[in-house]
Amino acid sequence: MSTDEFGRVRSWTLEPTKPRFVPPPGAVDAHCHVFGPMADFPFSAKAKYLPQDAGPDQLFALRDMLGFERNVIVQASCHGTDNSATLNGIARSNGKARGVAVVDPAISETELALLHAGGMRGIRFNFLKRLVDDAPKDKFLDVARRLPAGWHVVVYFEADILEELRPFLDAVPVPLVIDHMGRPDVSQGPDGADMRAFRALLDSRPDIWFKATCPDRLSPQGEPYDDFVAAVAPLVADYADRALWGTDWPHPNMEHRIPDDGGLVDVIPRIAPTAELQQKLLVDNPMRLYWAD
Ligand SMILES: O=C(O)/C=C(\CC(=O)C(=O)O)C(=O)O
Repeated sequence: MSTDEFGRVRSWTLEPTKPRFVPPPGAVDAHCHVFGPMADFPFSAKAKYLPQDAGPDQLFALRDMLGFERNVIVQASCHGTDNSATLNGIARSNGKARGVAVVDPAISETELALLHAGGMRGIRFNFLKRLVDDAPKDKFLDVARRLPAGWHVVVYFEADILEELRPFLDAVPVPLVIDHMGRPDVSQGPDGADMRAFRALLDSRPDIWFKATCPDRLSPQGEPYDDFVAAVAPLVADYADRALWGTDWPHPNMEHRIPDDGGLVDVIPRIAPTAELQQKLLVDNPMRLYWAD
């Protein structure tokens, strides 16, 4: 594990390989984060991990090396509800990044409008107990009702609480984007209980999107992620207009199994084997959600 003298952890490789797969022009990495830089954007006192700096310069260098053109920067839990590091990343992208914020549900309409002006297009509700202290559903619904026009809600949860979350998800009045497909057990295969439950969720509303992301987190087998590909490719084919893809760089909490970003990109043509599917996954779908205006 790579930890510096201040106990700060590095969860990403410094030597990602160049992928074989060449993304289509305009491809969007629709799930990534920035950490700090801490000197300018300190981490939250409630952060559950203390990462080394992974700022916009590193993110944009990786974007270019991997063959992508745009990023959607998702506020990571280590920055709590202070979105300045994410806003800084967006501001420095020359219009090539948009973001998803994490907010105190009591946020005012004026502050939400400022986030919109800074390039945010959604908010994230995180239900992972190892990442956040509480996830108040009633307050989440209150803020979801007050979002700027065109925004959506990103939800991060694990498969074992999907059924319990269904009434809450049903009540969210704007489009939903589900991080990492709600973390199914991909070793169950494409027809396993977790994928069936997730498909039932997708079938319940036409405006639920998902990120076909994180083979590194979800695959018990590890590289080359055959179990992930077998479980996820049918989902991308069947819900082609609702699938998004992202690197998840800098891979928070993955310091014990740091993925190769080039290897992650090379999973794309295995879950989206045709040029048409790749265009939707990497360009058309994220552009509809994040660059509609
Ligand atoms: O990067 C992700 O999507 C997943 C994370 C980190 C995270 O969500 C956060 O810190 O906000 C995880 O499973 O530890």
